[in-house]
Amino acid sequence: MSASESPLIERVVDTTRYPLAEPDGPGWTEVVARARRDLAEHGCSVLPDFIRPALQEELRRECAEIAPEAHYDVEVVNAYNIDTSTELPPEHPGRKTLERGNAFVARDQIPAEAIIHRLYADPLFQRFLADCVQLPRIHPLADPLAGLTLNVVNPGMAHPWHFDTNEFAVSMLTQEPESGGGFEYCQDIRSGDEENFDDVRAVLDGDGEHLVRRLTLRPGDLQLFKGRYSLHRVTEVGGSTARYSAIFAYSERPGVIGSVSRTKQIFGRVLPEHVAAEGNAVRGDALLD
Ligand SMILES: O=C(O)CCC(=O)C(=O)O
Ligand SMILES: [Fe+2]
Repeated sequence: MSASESPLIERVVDTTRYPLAEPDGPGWTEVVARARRDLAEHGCSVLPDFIRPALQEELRRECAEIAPEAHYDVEVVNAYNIDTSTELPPEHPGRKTLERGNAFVARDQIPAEAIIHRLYADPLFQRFLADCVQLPRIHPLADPLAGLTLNVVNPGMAHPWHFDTNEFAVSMLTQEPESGGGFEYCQDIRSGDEENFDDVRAVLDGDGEHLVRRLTLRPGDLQLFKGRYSLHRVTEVGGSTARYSAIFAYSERPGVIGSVSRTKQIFGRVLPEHVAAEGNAVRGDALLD
């Protein structure tokens, strides 16, 4: 596909640094190789100023306009997002409860022409991300609410320590707070066959400073992150400006839709698609966290 066939990418992405309109070209290959290396070595990769600096105010404004639509509900959770009434052994870090003070604006509340929405649906963007995470293809979720969300963290609130359900996460800060709201993570604190509860408990108890890394994120940066094995959080936002980030959720299989209970918990509502998918073969968990 030539650049002229992808006006969105040319308009919003800094294609000099990130030549997304030329799949498999030398520039593309170099950027993908760097992202793959970052993911393998650090569990995350940040692509600074992915959105052209001249478009970053438009990006910020579009998201700030929809932020009041977020579903607010201070929820008591644990790092594993398992039901907090579940019986767990005394030393299990899942017994530690945390307040989830962030809120999500759902995909159906994000205008189709907004930069984040057009990017989410763009085939070149999807192809680029798939290449970075080394999958043959990735699919937007079939879920009309959870596929694309705006994560809103208001002053005084935090998005506490958690693991993601999804193997990889794609996000973009759209508005930074005056202070706080930092992204912190413990790289590969667990693996597919080792939960490492002792270290997780230390971090949750505030005794795991040596395990914690901090990322500097700026609005318009694209962030790729392996959140299934790396415990992570957004610290409390200070000052009077909220922190907003777009969360782009994709799946390896097509047709993924969140469960009724999890959808209701996150968005305060469900749609006929969620009800219809209950008991259907092609469905997964809501992929937010
Ligand atoms: O907003 C962010 O930067 C992180 C969000 C996150 O971890 C999540 O939605 O699972
Ligand atoms: Fe997360």
